[in-house]
Amino acid sequence: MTEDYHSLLARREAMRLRDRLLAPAPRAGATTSPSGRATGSAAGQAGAWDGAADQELIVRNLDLVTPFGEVITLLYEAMFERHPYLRKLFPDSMEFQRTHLEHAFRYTIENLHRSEQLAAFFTRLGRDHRKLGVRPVHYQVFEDALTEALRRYAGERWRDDVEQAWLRMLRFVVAAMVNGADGALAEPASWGCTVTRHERRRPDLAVLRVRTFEPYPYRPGQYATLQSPLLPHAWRPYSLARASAPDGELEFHIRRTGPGGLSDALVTRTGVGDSLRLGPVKGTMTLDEDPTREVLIVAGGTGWAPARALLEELAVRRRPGTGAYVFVGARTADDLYDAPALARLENRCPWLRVVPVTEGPGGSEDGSVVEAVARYGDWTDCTAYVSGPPAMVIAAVYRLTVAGVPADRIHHDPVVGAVAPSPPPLGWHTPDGFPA
Ligand SMILES: NC(=O)C1=CN([C@@H]2O[C@H](COP(=O)(O)OP(=O)(O)OC[C@H]3O[C@@H](n4cnc5c(N)ncnc54)[C@H](O)[C@@H]3O)[C@@H](O)[C@H]2O)C=CC1
Repeated sequence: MTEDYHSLLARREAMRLRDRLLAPAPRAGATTSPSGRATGSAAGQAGAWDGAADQELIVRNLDLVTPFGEVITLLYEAMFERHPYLRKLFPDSMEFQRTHLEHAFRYTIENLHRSEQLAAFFTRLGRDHRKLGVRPVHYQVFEDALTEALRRYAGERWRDDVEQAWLRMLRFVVAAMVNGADGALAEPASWGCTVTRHERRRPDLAVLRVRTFEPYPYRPGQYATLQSPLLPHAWRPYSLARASAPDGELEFHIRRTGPGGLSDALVTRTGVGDSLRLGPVKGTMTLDEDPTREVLIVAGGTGWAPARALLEELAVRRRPGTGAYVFVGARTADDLYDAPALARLENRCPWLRVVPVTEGPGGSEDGSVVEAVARYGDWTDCTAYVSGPPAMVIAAVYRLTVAGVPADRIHHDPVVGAVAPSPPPLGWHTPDGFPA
């Protein structure tokens, strides 16, 4: 009975929120809605919304609300003070959430003038957030808490026009997320799965196979977030390491990067028969529809996982006459944890050149995998795929860009928590991706 009452309330709140998001509001300027269409109903301030103008206003007044970390502290304080029950939806340590939200603020502000890109990103995020049990009513709670935090932090210097710009930005994002959640109603919010294999290849590294209860569609090169009952609120991204799963088994390569996190739990405290959950698939690091160019893959550590899936797919879809190079970086020769699979691929694929690079002796090349790629030759005509530790991804992308590979031919997953070289490539602050 109580549950019925609460779900009725939640539905009513959702309807109210939707009405508000879609209600016409007078404002002149650009007219892109979160669906990417130029319409008369932009998010939040439907009608017309000038993202570039709001970006200018927000950026000009950024000193009122930075460092964001302090605003975010106030935001969560306000939220949990008013709605204590929400606290249990978050992990004990809020560190990851806070960093994530800070990246989201930065990414959104940096891209306000590119509303279609922004809408596409938050539509995907809305689809993904279904796994967290986020309901439309929570967005209203978030808006109230953000408003309170901004006002409290800026104090007397706060201005109404700046607040309105922040709210229009937030409502645009929320409308995109609600669209994304609605559009994904036909698929599960998350997929249950069971661990079928757990191989400890290194003291800090495991290769896991899992079988989902329902089919899990994905493309080679993509990644998924995993969650374990050992750490109920921690969803972390891992790349899928097989091109396809004819036996229904997905593979993940997991390195324990520190104590207490999900990777630690998956490597050291998880075994065959354990249950995990998978979020919706993500990522755009996939092969072109018609891969006509040479392919360069730069993979470091467990970044080998998506590289392997891409190569397996390339073996099937490659156009005759084109080749591929894969540079696999590892700290030591023993850290080349999937060497037999590498050797098999190399033997089976005469068009593939494999270059292992270790920091110490043991690979074909010694030293930095990025330097090895740069030394090797001219990559300007290839399509590049880069995966691995964020600092390595950034260094490789930077090197390739400087060497003349067009940015739209360098594919990588979003990276979080590393410092970009100066000047940073566009769109560097991504709120959702592979953490350092
Ligand atoms: N799709 C992706 O991009 C994936 C990213 N990862 C990320 O990879 C990381 C785990 O990797 P580990 O196996 O611990 O890697 P690791 O620390 O063993 O390093 C692997 C390779 O990267 C190179 N490297 C590291 N930092 C570098 C830098 N600043 N410049 C140039 N080269 C550098 C190392 O020399 C080594 O060759 C995690 O951060 C994880 O999130 C993991 C899987 C997929």
